[in-house]
Amino acid sequence: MSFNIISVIGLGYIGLPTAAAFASRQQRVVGVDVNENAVATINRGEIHIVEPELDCVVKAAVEGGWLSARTTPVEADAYLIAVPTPFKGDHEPDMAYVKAAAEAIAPVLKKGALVILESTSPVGATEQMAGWLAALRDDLTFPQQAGEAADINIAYCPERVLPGKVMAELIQNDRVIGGMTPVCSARASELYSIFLKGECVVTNARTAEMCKLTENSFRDVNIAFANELSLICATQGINVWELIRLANRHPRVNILQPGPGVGGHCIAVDPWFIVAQNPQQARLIRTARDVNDSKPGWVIDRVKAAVADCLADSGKRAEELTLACFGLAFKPDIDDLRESPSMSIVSELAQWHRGELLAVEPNIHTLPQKLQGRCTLTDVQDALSRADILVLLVDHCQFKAIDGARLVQRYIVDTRGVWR
Ligand SMILES: NC(=O)c1ccc[n+]([C@@H]2O[C@H](COP(=O)([O-])OP(=O)(O)OC[C@H]3O[C@@H](n4cnc5c(N)ncnc54)[C@H](O)[C@@H]3O)[C@@H](O)[C@H]2O)c1
Ligand SMILES: CC(=O)N[C@@H]1[C@@H](OP(=O)(O)OP(=O)(O)OC[C@H]2O[C@@H](n3ccc(=O)[nH]c3=O)[C@H](O)[C@@H]2O)O[C@H](CO)[C@@H](O)[C@@H]1O
Repeated sequence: MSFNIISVIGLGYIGLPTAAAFASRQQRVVGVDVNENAVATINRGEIHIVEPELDCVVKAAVEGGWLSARTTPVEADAYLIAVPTPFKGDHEPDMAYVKAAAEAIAPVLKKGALVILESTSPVGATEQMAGWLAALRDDLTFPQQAGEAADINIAYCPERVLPGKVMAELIQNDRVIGGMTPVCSARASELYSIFLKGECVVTNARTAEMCKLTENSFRDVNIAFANELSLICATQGINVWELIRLANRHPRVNILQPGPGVGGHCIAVDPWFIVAQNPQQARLIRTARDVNDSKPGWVIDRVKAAVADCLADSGKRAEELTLACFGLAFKPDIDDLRESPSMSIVSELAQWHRGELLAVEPNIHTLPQKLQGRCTLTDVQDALSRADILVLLVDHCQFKAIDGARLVQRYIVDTRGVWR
């Protein structure tokens, strides 16, 4: 049975590329988002986020009549929910957006529909979502009670695309399919095979939920190892990037890179979902979070030390020193500032520094509100010519391309090891 209408709920960094991928295969896609501005932008064939190649695919999909956006759900054959799942309070998963999305689609659910949760979620979330839907539609049967014969099929299918490479990875990555029943998995696999070149790997919903959290926790733990090495190396007077390069010559060693901390919507968040559900067992995962979360504070201390050195050498007053921070995004060559360690470092420096503070971020046009009036957004050349101290926070291509001659005899704090 084919899918006449596919509806994607939540048109952000995950939902919009997914909606566009289906639409590019001549599937009728109705995207739903509570953000009216996002809906209007998409309906003009434009995009409200930065992701390479997404703009052309969305433009073609909208102009071809395959993709449209709206603020309220419609009757569809398949729903994919890709709304935020942040944490709240003491790092507890916040499922309020998923609940709101489920409540929004419940009235328009029809017999035979497939509901897929794509949002990164704690173990048990899919069963919980099925419960929310069932509570609102007692005229339909759901997999929890009716098993294979349910009116509605439900699956958890996590997304694992890398921001910056979403359009390629969306198609090529293998996809974990966690149906609440084998029929649910088969139906979800059928849906993704519309655009997927990778394999659909079938499991149950709870394993699929844990699989997503495991992938990001694995990366977080490995980055924490690199970050811990950077602290040890600083104490021992060893260049950590050279050390890692050498150690990685071992055939079974592959250490990741230290940085100013771990940011983004995922790796700094998802491991907490495991910790919240398993506080006794998840000791290493929790420690990795603590190591990575403490790295911005360590970077700030390095900047303060560089300022002290510069003051002592130059004889200038603190008010006369200009500090330039290169990069606000959470990783290279994207515009996403969410959970960015660079943002928290620059915010704190803005409070502490008495002289001028410059921020260079080639991927944005205006400073986020939090920094407005507290620092000046400028370009690479201006920052290089005016700043006394250079702080490299993100390895954007523009920063890697800076002529080494312009960095000689400067006060530099390089958190990414690209100006060595
Ligand atoms: N961004 C990534 O790299 C990535 C990768 C894998 C998984 N994920 C997961 O995917 C999910 C979505 O992440 P994202 O980065 O796309 O978030 P996002 O914030 O970019 O997009 C979410 C969208 O959902 C909309 N929304 C919120 N509540 C809604 C509702 N009730 N109905 C309709 N729309 C609603 C928001 O307005 C927003 O446009 C999260 O669970 C995230 O952890 C993200
Ligand atoms: C397992 C995995 O790969 N998951 C990916 C991840 O995507 P991401 O974009 O969030 O991931 P990263 O690129 O790792 O960046 C995170 C932060 O870690 C810093 N970092 C990175 C490498 C390093 O060696 N040293 C560092 O310091 C970097 O600067 C940044 O702040 O989560 C998505 C959502 O779930 C997944 O879909 C996607 O597959």
